[in-house]
Amino acid sequence: MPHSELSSNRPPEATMTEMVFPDHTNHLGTLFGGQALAWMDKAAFIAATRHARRVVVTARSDRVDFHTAVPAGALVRLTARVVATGRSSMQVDVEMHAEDPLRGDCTLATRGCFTMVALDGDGRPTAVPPLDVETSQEAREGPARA
Ligand SMILES: CCCCCCCCCCCCCCCC(=O)SCCNC(=O)CCNC(=O)[C@H](O)C(C)(C)COP(=O)(O)OP(=O)(O)OC[C@H]1O[C@@H](n2cnc3c(N)ncnc32)[C@H](O)[C@@H]1OP(=O)(O)O
Repeated sequence: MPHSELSSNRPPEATMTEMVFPDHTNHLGTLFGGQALAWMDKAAFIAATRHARRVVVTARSDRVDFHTAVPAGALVRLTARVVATGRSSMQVDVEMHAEDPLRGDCTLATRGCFTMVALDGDGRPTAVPPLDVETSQEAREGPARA
């Protein structure tokens, strides 16, 4: 059987690492919030696409908390997980951790929830596979530790 995230029964997830360059920063020299949102949206898009295996769009971004400022030169690690599904919609939790590349310190910088909707070939919302309760619980609690 070919490998598939769906067949493994693990919460659909996406992880990405980015580096904060000066052109990603604001007037304070820290990561511009709009850039953080763009990376978070991209991570949510990948996780939702892996779950639905459909074209997906962002319908909503909810309660994005910016906990700590991220300086230029930091690495950011984004983790997105599908935590719930409706008929055509998926709730995706996204966390962005900032890492000091020299010291290795890692802190939660930003967290948010995105609603992604799967579309059919005509651009209309279409059903997505349900996320079972156990998988949903695991997704909300965090990634499975090997
Ligand atoms: C595979 C190809 C690879 C290509 C490789 C390219 C890579 C590229 C990189 C991409 C990087 C990142 C990409 C990010 C993704 C964008 O950037 S997408 C762009 C921004 N988003 C948009 O333009 C979406 C605009 N909105 C819409 O098209 C429509 O409002 C929607 C979202 C499709 C909903 O349509 P609708 O007719 O209102 O549908 P309706 O039947 O009422 O609702 C459908 C579902 O949506 C939910 N919903 C609708 N509106 C909302 C809302 N505001 N809030 C919450 N839920 C809502 C409903 O509750 C319902 O849920 P279910 O009960 O079915 O679970």
